[in-house]
Amino acid sequence: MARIAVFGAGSIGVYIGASLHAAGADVVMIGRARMRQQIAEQGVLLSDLEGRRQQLAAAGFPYQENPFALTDAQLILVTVKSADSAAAGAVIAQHARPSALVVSLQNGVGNAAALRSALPGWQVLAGMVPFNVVQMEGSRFHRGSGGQLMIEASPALAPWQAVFSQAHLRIQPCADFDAVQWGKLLLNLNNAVNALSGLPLKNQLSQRAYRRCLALLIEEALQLLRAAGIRPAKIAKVAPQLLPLLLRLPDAVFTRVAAAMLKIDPQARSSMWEDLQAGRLTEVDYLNGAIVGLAQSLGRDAPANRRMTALIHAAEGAALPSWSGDALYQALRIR
Ligand SMILES: NC(=O)C1=CN([C@@H]2O[C@H](COP(=O)(O)OP(=O)(O)OC[C@H]3O[C@@H](n4cnc5c(N)ncnc54)[C@H](OP(=O)(O)O)[C@@H]3O)[C@@H](O)[C@H]2O)C=CC1
Ligand SMILES: CC(C)(CO)C(=O)C(=O)O
Repeated sequence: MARIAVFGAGSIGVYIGASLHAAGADVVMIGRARMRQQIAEQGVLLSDLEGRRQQLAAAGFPYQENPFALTDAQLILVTVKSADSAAAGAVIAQHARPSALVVSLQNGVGNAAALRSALPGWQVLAGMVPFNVVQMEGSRFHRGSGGQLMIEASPALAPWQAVFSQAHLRIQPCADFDAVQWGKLLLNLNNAVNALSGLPLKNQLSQRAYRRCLALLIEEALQLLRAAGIRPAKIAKVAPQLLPLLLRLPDAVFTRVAAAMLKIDPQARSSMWEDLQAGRLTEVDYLNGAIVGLAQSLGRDAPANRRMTALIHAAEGAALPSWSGDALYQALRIR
C-alpha cells in the first residue's frame, strides 16, 4: 500500500496522522522523542467537537523519531511550524525519494516556497488546515472546530482523495492557492489576540473588546492586500472585506449574525497560545509579520500588526499573558 509520512508530528500532524492510521492507511508520523514517549505510554485519544472519542493503542502506533522512515513515503505531509520548514525540507531531501509528493499543511504564506527551495525538482503543494487541534491531558488530540483541508489543485492529489475521505479528512483542491493562504492568514491574525488574551477562542471571540483588536489588524491587512493587488479568498462564512464590520458589532448582534464563526469547542485555543504555554517561539513573524513585510515591500507601514508582533515577542518565554481587550486595543493604537 502507498505510504504516507507526516513530518513534524505535533498537534496537527498527530491528529491527521492518527486519523489516517485509524482509518487503516499506511502512515508513519515522524517527530520528537517527547511525543514518542508520551504516545508509547498513553497511546492517542482522538476527539472532536462532534463527539468523536477514539482511543488508539500505543502498541503498533506508527510514531518514530528516525527520519529514515521517509524512505518509503509516496506522500509527505509537512506539519512543522513555519520557522522549521527549511530544516524539514533538508531532512526530506536527505531521506525521501524525489518522486514523493510533498504537501505543506502549515499556516502562513511562505512555507511551500521554503520547502521548494530545499527540494528543487520535487513536487511540493501548498495546503491549508482550517480546523483547530489542541493537545490535552491523557495524550488527547482534540479538534475544536470544523472545515475541510484545502490543497493546491494537482492531478497528483487524485490517488490520495479516497484515503483522506475514509479518515473523515476530505480534501478540497483549490486552483488559486495564494488567495486561500492570504484568506487564512487574515483569520490567523487572531492567533496573536487569542494568545495574549489567555482565553479559549470561543470566549475571546465572544468579547467585542478583543474583536475590535482583530478588526484593526484585519482592516490594516486588507488595505495592504488591496494595494498589492492580492484578493484573499473567503475562508470563513463571510467575505474577507466584511470581517472588520462584522467583528465590531455589539456582542448580542455578533453572536446571532456570526453564529457559524463561534461554532468552536469552548476549550479550543489557537496554536500560538499553545506555543506560549509550552515556552516555544511563536509563528508571529510569519503571520502578523507577513503583513508588516507586505507593507515594507510597498514602502508603507503596518503599525497595528507591527506592534502586535512586538507584543508577542515580548510574551515569548515570559509568564503567560492575560491582556484585557481594551488594554490590548490601546497598545495596538499607541502612536
Ligand atoms: N494547532 C492548530 O490548531 C493549527 C495549526 N496550524 C498550523 O500547522 C502547523 C503545525 O502546527 P502545530 O501542529 O500546532 O505545531 P506543533 O508545534 O504542535 O507540531 C510541530 C512538531 O514538529 C516538531 N518538529 C520540528 N522540526 C522537526 C524536525 N526537524 N524533525 C522532527 N520533528 C520536528 C516540533 O518539535 P519541537 O517543538 O520540539 O521543535 C513539534 O513537535 C503550523 O504552521 C500551524 O500554524 C494550522 C491550523 C490549526
Ligand atoms: C484554526 C486556527 C485558525 C485556530 O486559531 C489556527 O489556524 C491556529 O490555531 O493556528
